[in-house]
Amino acid sequence: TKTAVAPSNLGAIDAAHHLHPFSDMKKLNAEGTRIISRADGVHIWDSNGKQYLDAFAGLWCVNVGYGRKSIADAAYEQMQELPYYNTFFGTTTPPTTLLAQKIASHSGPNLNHVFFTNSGSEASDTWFRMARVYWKALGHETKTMVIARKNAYHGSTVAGASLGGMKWMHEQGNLPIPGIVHINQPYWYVEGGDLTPEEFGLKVAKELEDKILELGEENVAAFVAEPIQGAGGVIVPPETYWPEIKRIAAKYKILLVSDEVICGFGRLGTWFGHQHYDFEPDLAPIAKGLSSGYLPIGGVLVSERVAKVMIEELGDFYHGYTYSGHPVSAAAAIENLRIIEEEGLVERVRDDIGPYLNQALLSLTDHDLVGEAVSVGLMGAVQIAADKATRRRFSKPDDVGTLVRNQCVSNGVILRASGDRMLFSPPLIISRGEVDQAVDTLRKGLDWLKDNHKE
Ligand SMILES: Cc1ncc(COP(=O)(O)O)c(CNc2cccc(C(=O)O)c2)c1O
Repeated sequence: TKTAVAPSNLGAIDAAHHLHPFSDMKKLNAEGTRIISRADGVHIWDSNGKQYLDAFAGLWCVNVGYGRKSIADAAYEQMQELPYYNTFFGTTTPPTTLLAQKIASHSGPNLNHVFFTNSGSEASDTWFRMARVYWKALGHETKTMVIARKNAYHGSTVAGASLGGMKWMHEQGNLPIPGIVHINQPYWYVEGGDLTPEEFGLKVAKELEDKILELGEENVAAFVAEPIQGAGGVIVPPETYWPEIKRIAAKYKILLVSDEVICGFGRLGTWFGHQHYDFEPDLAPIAKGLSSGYLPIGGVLVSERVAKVMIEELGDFYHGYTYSGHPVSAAAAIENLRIIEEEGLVERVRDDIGPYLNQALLSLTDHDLVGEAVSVGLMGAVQIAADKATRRRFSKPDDVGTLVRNQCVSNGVILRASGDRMLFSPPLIISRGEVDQAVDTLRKGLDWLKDNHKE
């Protein structure tokens, strides 16, 4: 394969012209940016030719792995045929409509309609407005408040960042916007205290009911949650959590929103994360694995309950994007989903490689610095502990996570650190041997931390 030739001074050019997301640019320009120039399967290569096992699938998204020529061909064919047309003013394009049908074949029969966006953040803003519009169309225009969770991540648009529960994001831009409140997250390891996980799961889920009663059911539009919080640290909820959320959501007239941007498209061993946790949402943002990151595309899955009102009662929904349902992105996404179907990747995650990752991560719990290891499907986390007996953390969680991540990267494995949790989210095609390589490399990183970081 052709290796894109990066000029030797690309780093300097990058420093001169490119502002990166979520980056301390002064630090980055001092350290220099790593130029990733090629990828295939589960591997990426930087411009120095160094190979990495990408155990994070880009940003949780390259579900089918890199180098899928059939996706490139599908995009190429479509781009030659029809490079762009919009879905406003009564038009659609074949790939857009056929993609909606293919998604619905896995998310239906309840989530049977799709509204397309370019990203997960735009999907957050889309369902946020849909929820309010839905209740107003039914005559409940005071139902505008949305309940979300601390340490959740729902994107970087104004509503997305406000729905997210990361206070350091809120401080940039005077967020959250009014109308959004946050309840606690089901992070037993750090916030569970002396409760068992089961007791804690019930307690923290019940906060939803308390919050609805505090705000007044007549004022609440929706509750949003990721089946498993991703960027927040792969916070796998206790078994008791989702059944209790499901009970509360059924008891009160609020919309239940499942953020499937990470948990969708096979990540948990089901097509969507809500299917793993056996609940039916009214709205569900999607992105990432929809196209495996080959082209930007996102959307919102809309339940019959909401779609019926939007179709029968609403009239115009004054919302949408120039590229909503972009035909080339849609064509790539169709081929991506076909690969997932044809290769049985969802079932592979559920029955083979997901359980394999789980036992591999659990084998780390014998390490002095590992407080817990959790995973569902191919979404996992290893919690670093300063003292595992008391669950005491190192004083600077972000620093230890970064130190261990840097060790892993220099040993050829890309992992994500979220605070002091080391996160796995590899392509769904990763082999058992590659899982072993990633876990062994993490173990080496933890050994290094033990020898070099005393507290
Ligand atoms: C649950 C969830 N919802 C919405 C978004 C926003 O999607 P877009 O980025 O396409 O607008 C996300 C995105 N998640 C995301 C994006 C970038 C980096 C990281 C990280 O964990 O470092 C995570 C996400 O994880």
